[in-house]
Amino acid sequence: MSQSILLVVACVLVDADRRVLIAQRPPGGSMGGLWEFPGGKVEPGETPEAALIRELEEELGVSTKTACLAPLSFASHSYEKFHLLMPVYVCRKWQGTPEPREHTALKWVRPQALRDYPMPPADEPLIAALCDLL
Ligand SMILES: Nc1nc2c([nH]c(=O)n2[C@H]2C[C@H](O)[C@@H](COP(=O)(O)OP(=O)(O)OP(=O)(O)O)O2)c(=O)[nH]1
Repeated sequence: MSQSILLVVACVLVDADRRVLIAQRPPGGSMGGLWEFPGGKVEPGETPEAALIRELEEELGVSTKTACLAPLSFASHSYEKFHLLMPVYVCRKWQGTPEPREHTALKWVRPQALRDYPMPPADEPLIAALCDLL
């Protein structure tokens, strides 16, 4: 069966203590309650970087720029309704303090502690890459 590819971009914000920011999806919706990296769908005509900068502003109220986004890895995972292709960036420099504008909660965690938080299945292979990097 053919599946359409959904392009979603995500960001790992890393603080001075090498902790990473995760955000809890609201209950009830798809993957409700799971912890994810901030980000969202790339809109038609948008670059991944522009989409990420927009999403970080909308979701967290922080601003950053393309030069502060470093490619880390990507996720490629078949869900029932679509195939997710998700470039993942690392960002260490931004302005503002993240606040949960669209999520239930935010949490700064050490990469090794990510395994204690239920994440979407697409994200699981990313944890090892983060533990290696940080
Ligand atoms: N932002 C983000 N999305 C992720 C991650 N892992 C993962 O599987 N996803 C999936 C969840 C969603 O299906 C999709 C992101 O779409 P979205 O957040 O813009 O949209 P949504 O499903 O919450 O809501 P909707 O606008 O489709 O109603 O990517 C992740 O780490 N971060």
